[in-house]
Amino acid sequence: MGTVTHIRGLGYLKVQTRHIERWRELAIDALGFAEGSGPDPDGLYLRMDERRARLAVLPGDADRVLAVGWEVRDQYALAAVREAVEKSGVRVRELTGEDAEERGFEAGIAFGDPGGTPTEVFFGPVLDHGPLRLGLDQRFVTGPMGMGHVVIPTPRCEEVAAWYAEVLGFLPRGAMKVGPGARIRFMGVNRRHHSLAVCPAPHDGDPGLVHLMVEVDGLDAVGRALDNVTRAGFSISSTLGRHTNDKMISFYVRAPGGFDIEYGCEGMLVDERHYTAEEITADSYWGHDWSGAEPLPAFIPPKK
Ligand SMILES: Cc1ccc(O)c(O)c1CC[C@@H]1C(=O)CC[C@]2(C)C(=O)CC[C@@H]12
Ligand SMILES: [Fe+2]
Repeated sequence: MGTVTHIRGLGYLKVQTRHIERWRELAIDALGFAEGSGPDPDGLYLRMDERRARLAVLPGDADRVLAVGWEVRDQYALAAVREAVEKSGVRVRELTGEDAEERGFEAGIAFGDPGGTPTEVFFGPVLDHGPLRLGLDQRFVTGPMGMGHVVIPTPRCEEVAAWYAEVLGFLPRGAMKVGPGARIRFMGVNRRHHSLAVCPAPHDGDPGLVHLMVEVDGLDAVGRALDNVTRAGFSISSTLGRHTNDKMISFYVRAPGGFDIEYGCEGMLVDERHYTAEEITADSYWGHDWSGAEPLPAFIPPKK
């Protein structure tokens, strides 16, 4: 059992889409991501910080997650993670030098988590020291907090969450009941309250994601982003609100392909010396009205 957390944070997210131009309008024009660089000339590579690309959006014939990239400290941590994952019975593929070059890191591994989410673990990200031209006069909160958080849907929530804790060493950071005996489980690896949440869902399959959260350094950027997405005709899944667990003020906007981007600020900093995992009974202190949301494909029951 992995009692040591080797994972340092969410490193990157790679998705595929049929609507890359609309993605560009959302990420660059409205949310203030900077254009990054990467191997596919038709790909949209998005910078948040000194990394070459935190979010990679590649053109394809379906909308789905291609990889959730978790970062470890170094080659020794990567070897330890690999051993733990293999011992858990999950088959691991070592990424080639070419794979690593394309992804912008020194080395990594790939595997499917027990819920089927395509997962990569890597170390040694390649930096881009060129000027970072973000669009909203904001900074993204990354560094030791990682890129943000992802929420993954699965019909086997308890099993998958236990696997992340026991094999990858994620720390339980509380839960919320979402049905009889069903809980969203929040999990962290650094001072960000959660880098991962595992959410009960009626089926696997596309797009394989509920949302990606990115955090900025102030409410003004969140407000400007909300103005921009509204003006550009994107669907607001949830209005502005403040969450009860990580204290973040955020809104949710539907990205092309059927998952949301949560855009927030003021996330709390966890102090592990004192933290205990609590159960919240409301998602928010105020706001976060989901009544206008288009249904999330992850939660639409499968057709019989
Ligand atoms: C409850 C909560 C606290 C902090 C977060 O960063 C966070 O994303 C959430 C969960 C939001 C969650 C969701 O993403 C999908 C739709 C959900 C399940 C709801 O319908 C209410 C809570 C929503
Ligand atoms: Fe979230």
